[in-house]
Amino acid sequence: MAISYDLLIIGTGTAAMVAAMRVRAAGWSVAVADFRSFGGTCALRGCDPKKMMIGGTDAADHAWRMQGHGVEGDTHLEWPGLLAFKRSFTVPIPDKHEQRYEEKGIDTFHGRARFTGPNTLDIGGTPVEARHVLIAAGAEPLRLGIPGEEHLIDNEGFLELERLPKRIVLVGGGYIAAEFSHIAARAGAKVTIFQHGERMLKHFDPDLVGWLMDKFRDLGIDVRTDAEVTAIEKSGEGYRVSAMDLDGELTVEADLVVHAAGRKPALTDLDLAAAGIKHENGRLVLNAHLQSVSNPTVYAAGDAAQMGPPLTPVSSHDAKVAAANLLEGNKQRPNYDGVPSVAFTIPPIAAVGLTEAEARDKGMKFGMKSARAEGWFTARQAAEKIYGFKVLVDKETDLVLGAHLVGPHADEVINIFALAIRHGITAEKLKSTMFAYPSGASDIGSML
Ligand SMILES: Cc1cc2nc3c(=O)[nH]c(=O)nc-3n(C[C@H](O)[C@H](O)[C@H](O)COP(=O)(O)OP(=O)(O)OC[C@H]3O[C@@H](n4cnc5c(N)ncnc54)[C@H](O)[C@@H]3O)c2cc1C
Ligand SMILES: NC(=O)c1ccc[n+]([C@@H]2O[C@H](COP(=O)([O-])OP(=O)(O)OC[C@H]3O[C@@H](n4cnc5c(N)ncnc54)[C@H](O)[C@@H]3O)[C@@H](O)[C@H]2O)c1
Repeated sequence: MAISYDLLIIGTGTAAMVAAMRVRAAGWSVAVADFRSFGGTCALRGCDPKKMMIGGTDAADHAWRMQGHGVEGDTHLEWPGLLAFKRSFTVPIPDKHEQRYEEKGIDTFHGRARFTGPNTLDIGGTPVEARHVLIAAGAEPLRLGIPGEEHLIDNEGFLELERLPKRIVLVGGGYIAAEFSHIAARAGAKVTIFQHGERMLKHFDPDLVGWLMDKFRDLGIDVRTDAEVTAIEKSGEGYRVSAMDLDGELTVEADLVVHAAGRKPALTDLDLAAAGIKHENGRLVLNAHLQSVSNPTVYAAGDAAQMGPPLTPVSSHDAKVAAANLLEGNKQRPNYDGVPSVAFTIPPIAAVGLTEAEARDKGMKFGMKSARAEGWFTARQAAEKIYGFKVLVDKETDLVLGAHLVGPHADEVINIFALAIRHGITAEKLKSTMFAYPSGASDIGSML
């Protein structure tokens, strides 16, 4: 006899936790399942552990930048210490999460969930049936289909390295490559990035990325663009990475090769066909309410749904929408307006709303202010050479269409632009706001 629930959630990450708590609070019987330790990508293998390691790296970088300005002496990064600091946050997470589920009367399953029928599943050998299923299974690294792919480690492996290897190759040049290279290079590794696009960080403004590339050069990070990795072979104690760039084939020797080439919804093991759940090109086919178009008992949220950008606040937003639709019928649709995004390089780069190219493609009439601003006080007081912005404002409505920032406090100031975009606050109103001085936000008036 299968155990029966009102809602079974596949996953225990951000989307799962938010949805489970809301649906349980309404009195439904709820269970969650995960084959990994409970807590999901953000808390255990993504945002938070990465930011714990950025914390120490940023502190050292600040001390280095301030050399000769009253801060003297040797500061260097010790990898084991960075790792221990990270673990002080991550290690307690699974137990804490299990406890939170238990306190709320949410059942927990450890095992891989697989559909066996429209609303029946097998979870590591245990049969379960549910009136509804929420797929909150997150994302997994894209298969690259190259010889030697099995030698790659992923974000989870990188964030658990006991020792930092001397020579690291990152395959791909997006968020993960940018953030991991900024940590590893400062901790003493020689880093090479192979990016098959013409530039790094394609989710961010090209001009600002160009300014940030000065920092990659200063750190000695070898960024090869228009370069596609074609093979990884074992070579002695390390690896030989082959790539094709515009000049032909090249090889680099490395002690570690890291997957930073994108992620896709983690659907492979779910046996979607057994439940009649339609999917196309690796993505679930969902309606505007995050519900499967072919199996109405099933909803999805977060990275597994990938209706919005694969970021933590989106997972949380999706979960609220899916939970409301489960409880009250399909009334809510996700709203992805003004989702800010930050790559936590040092300094960070941030974006929200439309890019300049998107605004032009849409034929919008907009005013744009953009400058490198390393002479501004915000950069000077942090002894930081990289600071700049690009802000787009609609000429007719005076609404902010997009904001792009790089430099000190970009990760915080972008949230004020996100607020303006999501809630329709005009540029004039932003300009007339008194922001605490001197702070990153106090530059906003001059960016508009
Ligand atoms: C290195 C890295 C850094 C990141 N940094 C940021 C950041 O700074 N800011 C930001 O906003 N976003 C960041 N992200 C993205 C963010 O982590 C994700 O968008 C978010 O965690 C997704 O949450 P989720 O609940 O949708 O899925 P997840 O948190 O991935 O949870 C899915 C869970 O489902 C489980 N699962 C999968 N398949 C099955 C199955 N068949 N049976 C049982 N369990 C299953 C998985 O084990 C996993 O625990 C980062 C991602 C990475 C990889
Ligand atoms: N700060 C954050 O918010 C943050 C940080 C890390 C990850 N994430 C999330 O995780 C996801 C995955 O991150 P990511 O950095 O792996 O993906 P990404 O999409 O940011 O970048 C991957 C890059 O790899 C390139 N690429 C793909 N295959 C390649 C190959 N064979 N050779 C060379 N280059 C190749 C792609 O052109 C792309 O630009 C992101 O989309 C993001 O949503 C977010």
